[in-house]
Amino acid sequence: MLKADLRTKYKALRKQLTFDEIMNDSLIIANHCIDLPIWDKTYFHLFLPIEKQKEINTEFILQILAGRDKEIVISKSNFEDLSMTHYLLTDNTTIKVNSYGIPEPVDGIEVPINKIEVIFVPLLAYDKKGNRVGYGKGFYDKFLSKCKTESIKIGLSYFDPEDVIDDIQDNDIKLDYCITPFGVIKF
Ligand SMILES: Nc1nc2c(c(=O)[nH]1)N(C=O)[C@@H](CNc1ccc(C(=O)N[C@@H](CCC(=O)O)C(=O)O)cc1)CN2
Ligand SMILES: Nc1ncnc2c1ncn2[C@@H]1O[C@H](COP(=O)(O)OP(=O)(O)OP(=O)(O)O)[C@@H](O)[C@H]1O
Repeated sequence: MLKADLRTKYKALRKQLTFDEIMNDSLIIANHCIDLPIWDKTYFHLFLPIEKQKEINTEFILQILAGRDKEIVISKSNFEDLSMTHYLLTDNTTIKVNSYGIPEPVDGIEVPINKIEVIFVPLLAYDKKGNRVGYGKGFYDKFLSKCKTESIKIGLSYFDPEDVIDDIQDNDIKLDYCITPFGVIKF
C-alpha cells in the first residue's frame, strides 16, 4: 500500500481504540521493552504522546527508564523548518502541550544528537522490512538520518506490520525493532 493510504487506514484503526485498550496495550508494550538488548545504553530518546491522536502512552516506558537511572531525552518540534531540538528530561523540566497537541519541554539542557543511543519512534504504520510511515512531515526521517548509525531505533505500534510500503524513498530510515502488544519484531 502507499503511505497516504496507510495513514488513512491506521488513523481510522486508532480512532476505534478505547481509553482502556490504549492503557493496556501501552503497558504491555512497555513490558516487552525489558526483553530488548538495550539496557547497557545510557541515552534514551522518547516521544511524549499526542493524546488526541491516541498515540501509545509512553509513560510506562518512561517509568522503566527512570527506574534504571537512564538519561531520558525528549524533543521540541519546530514546524517552520521541520527540525527537532533535544533536551534532557529532569525534575525541573516544564512540559507544555503545543498547538499540535505534542507535549514538549519549554527549555532545558540541550543534548547533541550524537549522544543518543536508543530512539523510541512514533509511527502510524510500518512494514515487515522495518520501513515506517508517520504523519508525513518528515520530522523523524530527518532526525533519524542525523543519529549515529549504530543507534537502536525502536518503533512502537498497536498493530501488526503491513506486508510492504510501496513508496519508500532513499531517505527513509529503517527501524531495528518494533514493539507491539503481541511481542517484539526484529528487522
Ligand atoms: N508524540 C509525537 N511527537 C512527535 C511526532 C509524533 O509522531 N508523535 N512527530 C513525528 O514525526 C513529530 C511531529 N509530527 C507531527 C506532524 C504533523 C502533525 C499534524 O499535522 N497534526 C495535525 C493533524 C494530523 C493528522 O490528523 O493528520 C493537527 O494536529 O491538526 C502533528 C505532529 C515530532 N514529534
Ligand atoms: N533526511 C531528510 N532530509 C530532508 N527531508 C526529508 C528527509 N527525509 C524525508 N524528507 C522529506 O520529508 C517529507 C515527508 O516524508 P515521509 O512521507 O516519509 O514522512 P513520515 O515518515 O510519514 O513523517 P515523520 O518522519 O514526520 O513521522 C518528504 O517530502 C521527504 O522527502
